Amino acid sequence: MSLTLTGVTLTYPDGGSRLTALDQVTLDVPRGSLTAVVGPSGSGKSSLLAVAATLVSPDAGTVTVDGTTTTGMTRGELTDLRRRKIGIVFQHPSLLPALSAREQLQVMAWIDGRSPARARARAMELLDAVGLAPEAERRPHQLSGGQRQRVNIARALMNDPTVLLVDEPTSALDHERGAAVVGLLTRLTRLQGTATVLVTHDRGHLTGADQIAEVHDGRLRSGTRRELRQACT
Ligand SMILES: Nc1ncnc2c1ncn2[C@@H]1O[C@H](COP(=O)(O)OP(=O)(O)OP(=O)(O)O)[C@@H](O)[C@H]1O
Repeated sequence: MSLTLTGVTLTYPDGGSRLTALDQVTLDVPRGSLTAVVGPSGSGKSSLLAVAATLVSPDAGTVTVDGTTTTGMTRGELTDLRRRKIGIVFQHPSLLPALSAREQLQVMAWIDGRSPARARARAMELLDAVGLAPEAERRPHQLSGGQRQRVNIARALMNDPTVLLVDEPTSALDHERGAAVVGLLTRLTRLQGTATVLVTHDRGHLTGADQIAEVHDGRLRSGTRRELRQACT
């Protein structure tokens, strides 16, 4: 297993009491597989992603990333773990306007202290993997919304993460472009061997998922598509 949440409970302050956003959530995401997280607005999907990303510490339960349990780690250790092991794709691509697609990726390696030549080669390899090699020298305003999201995904893979966390990558795209981005994520998951978690509102995007996790009021029900269909009938 590459990403494991065990009995994770997360609460937020809510007036004088606490609101339970995640309630005893247990989830295993093996490498090379994609888990889609679905559920109504406010059910806890973003909270689940934030805990998996080690950006928020749970009140109870454990998060294990590539064999390392994060409980008790200092902020510095968590930052280091995130840099080495976790790729995060946010809903809206936050690309730097002045940089080309290639440079957006290389910045990640520069932060990590990698050699410029290796970083450039890896950036081109990933842009090729997301079908954007011909657009490598274009800046964000010269790319379509779907292309920008693909740069965003390629950038998250620059540090060869074992865990890839993706939050609603298709919300700004029409169904067809959204489906293309999800198809790409599925392929990259297999190719790069990442343990991928994809939060999505669009149930039409679930076809490539190995596992579907349904969140309702902070509780999780997970299974394969067939298991969930049977449980719902
Ligand atoms: N920082 C916070 N402080 C207090 N309550 C919060 C905070 N973040 C989220 N919540 C609450 O926790 C619950 C789960 O929120 P979360 O954002 O995880 O849901 P979601 O499924 O991602 O929703 P959406 O699909 O609308 O993005 C909601 O009731 C929300 O109001």
